[in-house]
Amino acid sequence: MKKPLPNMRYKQLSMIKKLAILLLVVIALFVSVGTLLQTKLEQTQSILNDLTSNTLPAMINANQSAIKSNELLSALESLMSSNTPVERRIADVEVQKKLKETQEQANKVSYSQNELRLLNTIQEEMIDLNFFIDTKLDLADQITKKQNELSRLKSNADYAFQVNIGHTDLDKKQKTAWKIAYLEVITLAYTIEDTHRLNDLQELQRLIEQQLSNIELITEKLPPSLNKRLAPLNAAIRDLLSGEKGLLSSQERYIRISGRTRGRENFIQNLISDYNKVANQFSLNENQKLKTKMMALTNGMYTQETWFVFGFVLLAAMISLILALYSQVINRLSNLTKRIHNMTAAPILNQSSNDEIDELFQAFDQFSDTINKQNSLLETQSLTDSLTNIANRRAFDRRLAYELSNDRTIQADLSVVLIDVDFFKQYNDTYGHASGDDALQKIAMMLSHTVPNNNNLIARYGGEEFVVILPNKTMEEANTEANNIMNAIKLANIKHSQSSVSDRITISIGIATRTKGAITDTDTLMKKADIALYHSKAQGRNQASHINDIETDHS
Ligand SMILES: Nc1nc2c(ncn2[C@@H]2O[C@H](COP(=O)(O)OP(=O)(O)OP(=O)(O)O)[C@@H](O)[C@H]2O)c(=O)[nH]1
Repeated sequence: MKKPLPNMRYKQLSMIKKLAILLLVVIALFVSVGTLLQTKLEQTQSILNDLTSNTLPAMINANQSAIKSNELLSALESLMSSNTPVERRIADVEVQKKLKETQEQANKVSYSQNELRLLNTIQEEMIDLNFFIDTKLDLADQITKKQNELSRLKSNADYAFQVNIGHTDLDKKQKTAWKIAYLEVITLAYTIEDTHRLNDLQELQRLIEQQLSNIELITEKLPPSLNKRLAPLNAAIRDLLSGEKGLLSSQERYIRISGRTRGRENFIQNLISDYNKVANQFSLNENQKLKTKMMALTNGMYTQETWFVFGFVLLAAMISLILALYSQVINRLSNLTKRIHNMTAAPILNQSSNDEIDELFQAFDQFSDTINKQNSLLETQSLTDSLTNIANRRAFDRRLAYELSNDRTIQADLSVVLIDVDFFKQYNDTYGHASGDDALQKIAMMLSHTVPNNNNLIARYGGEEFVVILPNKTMEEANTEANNIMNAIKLANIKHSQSSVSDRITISIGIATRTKGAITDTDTLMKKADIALYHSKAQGRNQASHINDIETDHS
């Protein structure tokens, strides 16, 4: 059954829709993935820019700031441990230098005002600290000098003790007591320098005072000459030890200034430590920020990589899909092309997709069907005689050539029966050409009815001549068939008043047989049949002759 042609608009739309949807999906997916990748790249770029222009410099500056504050702390410790004014000055230059560097570095870091004020305070406090250290060193120098003075007084005392003044034992005893007391004072005085607590110093001062009074009491009891000699020594040691600018007073001031210096040092040290902590915290924060941004950057890179792989897989899938579609279209078109080339009516498996190609297939099927029918009709027409509607000369030639050349048919006898209407010219002349045609049609019909249909072929050989091919028929069988034909024409009883042999139409027949296994061609066989026919004519018409009989007679 003919398949109806599909609805054109619907089918075209289906194909266009398919392609359009595929194209739209491809474009949409690529735009999406592209935009996403672009966004991710921009984000990465932005993080990188931020890293290089902000985070990294901030982190470096914070680190540098922390380092500078550490250096400042070290320089302060050097200053604190300086023992001479020269050392103090050198250390101070270093502290000032580090302080300046720390301040410069601090300006590069986004510290709060507190931290900047902290540095200013340190600078101000440094002025006082330097003064305290200078004072302390100066006092230390004075104490050293007074210690030296003590040694000199001790020598003077030794010398005065040697002088031979005082003759009595009592005098000598008193003099010895004075020396012992004097030496004890000096011994006590030597411990002043090592006394660093005010309480201890006050205790020491009390002892020294006590001892000084004791010396003075001893001295008063000495003879005037001796008293006169030793009294200046007593005054000198009192002055050196407990005078307004004496050793005890210097040591006391030294202890006090040392305490203040230490306090100021600690204060400054704490300020710098505070600043140092802030700087270190800033540095840590900046490091943390860097770490976080690096993590974001790495994650961004991973995401980009994932999207890139996804995009690539998508691209491959899309290309595969397009290729599959393309190959399907090409295959189907290729099938159609083969079919057109072969012009075969055999159906080719068509994967129905209800699209334009399917439509093309169906159109081609109809076209092919029509062409095949027309060809079949033309073929039939080209092999049929239009007047008698039996096989024509062409069909006869083709069939006989086939029968004579076929390996199978060659294994049996084959006979041809050539038939010619007697005095047909006269028939035409008598009854008219149309009647002649009618007669020919009647003769053809009689032949068809007489000769069995199986394998035999009845054809119009030309004009008023007919021919019958009798495959598998021996000479005798052919002769029998010829007689049957003659009887049939006789029975047809077609009136022919001008025939010399009968008042009815008669026929003459020539028969030829190709015996089994013999090789012959159509011309040779038909020539023999023609000779036999001529023989029948010559012998008076209205008879059948077999070529073999004629040849036998002649021989
Ligand atoms: N009506 C008609 N006549 C035809 C047709 N074909 C051939 N003829 C006629 O057949 C006649 C054949 O005449 P001839 O060849 O002389 O043979 P004949 O008159 O039959 O005489 P013999 O064969 O000797 O008996 C011619 O007059 C042709 O015009 C046809 O298709 N229709």
